[in-house]
Amino acid sequence: MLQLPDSPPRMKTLVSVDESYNLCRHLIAKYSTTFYLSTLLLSKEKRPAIWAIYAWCRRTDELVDGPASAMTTPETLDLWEQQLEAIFAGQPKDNFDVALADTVQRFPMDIQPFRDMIAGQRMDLYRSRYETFEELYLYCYRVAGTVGLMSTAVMGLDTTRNTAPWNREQQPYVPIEEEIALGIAKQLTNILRDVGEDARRGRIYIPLEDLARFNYTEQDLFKGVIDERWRSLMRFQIERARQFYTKAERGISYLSADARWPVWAALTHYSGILSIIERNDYNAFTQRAYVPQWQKLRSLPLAWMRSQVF
Ligand SMILES: CC(C)=CCC/C(C)=C/CC/C(C)=C/CC/C(C)=C/[C@@H]1[C@@H](COP(=O)(O)OP(=O)(O)O)[C@]1(C)CC/C=C(\C)CC/C=C(\C)CCC=C(C)C
Ligand SMILES: [Mn+2]
Repeated sequence: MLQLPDSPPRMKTLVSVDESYNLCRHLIAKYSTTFYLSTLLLSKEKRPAIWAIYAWCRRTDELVDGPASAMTTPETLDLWEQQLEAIFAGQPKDNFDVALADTVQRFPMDIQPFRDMIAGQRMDLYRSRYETFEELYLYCYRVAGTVGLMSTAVMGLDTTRNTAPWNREQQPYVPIEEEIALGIAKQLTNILRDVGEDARRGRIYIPLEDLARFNYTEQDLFKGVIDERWRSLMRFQIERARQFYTKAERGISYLSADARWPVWAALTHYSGILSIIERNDYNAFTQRAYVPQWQKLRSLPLAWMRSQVF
């Protein structure tokens, strides 16, 4: 369902815009309760647009990560990029793209973050190690930081919060770094949560320079060794991810008022995964850290309060 269309796209009759948004809603609800729950806190106008962006991002990731990913080549991604250009030109090629074509028309946005995400997925085709954090950062920006840029185009900024009444000449502050930071934080969290799963596929996202710093080897990681070296390494990684969450928090008050609660809710849920990893004594090899549904729901009032105060 998530692969490229296999029949010539122009021969197909596509679904209506409403039906397409509905497909995107089903997709997000099926793949991510956390994201879906957060979007339900958004206004009725913005919500479906985020579903459309989610669907495109998820399908892009599935090309290199999903069940049929063995068939994905650089040429597949070239075709996917052409299909993206068509969306922005108002000529969607499949039933999911119809909604995104409508979204980019209603909420004008830059195509570059979408292209960057495809570039990030390309990295997964040929890389399975990152020497330095700088290299990993580029990957995280592409596959996740870009989501912040795409989503904020829909969520909008609070222009009154942005300009002081005595200085209307001043350009409003655009929290680009903070938008990106939330994606980076979430991706770093994913990497720590999925360390065992990735190792089983021969992948290591934790920078090798960090493994070396804590005297922990690739072989240790593949064997799932949990000792003081591993715990110190994980404490270091968790602290780094938390710094990105803190940076993201500083940007939320610049978003339009109706977007702050969903973003606080999402941020609280993702960062909660780090605490679960700690509670699991850093065993990310055989225990998958997840925030239970009741805990996600319980954190909503606190997220709401934060959205009113900060
Ligand atoms: C100022 C400020 C703080 C603004 C907020 C901006 C904002 C809304 C940022 C959202 C950032 C965010 C949540 C990014 C998602 C990053 C992510 C999960 C990337 C995943 C990549 C690959 O990872 P991996 O393969 O390890 O993961 P899986 O095991 O396969 O899951 C992605 C899968 C890339 C594709 C991304 C998505 C499918 C998520 C897209 C999400 C949205 C469009 C919803 C964002 C909206 C809200 C309300 C948070
Ligand atoms: Mn994935």
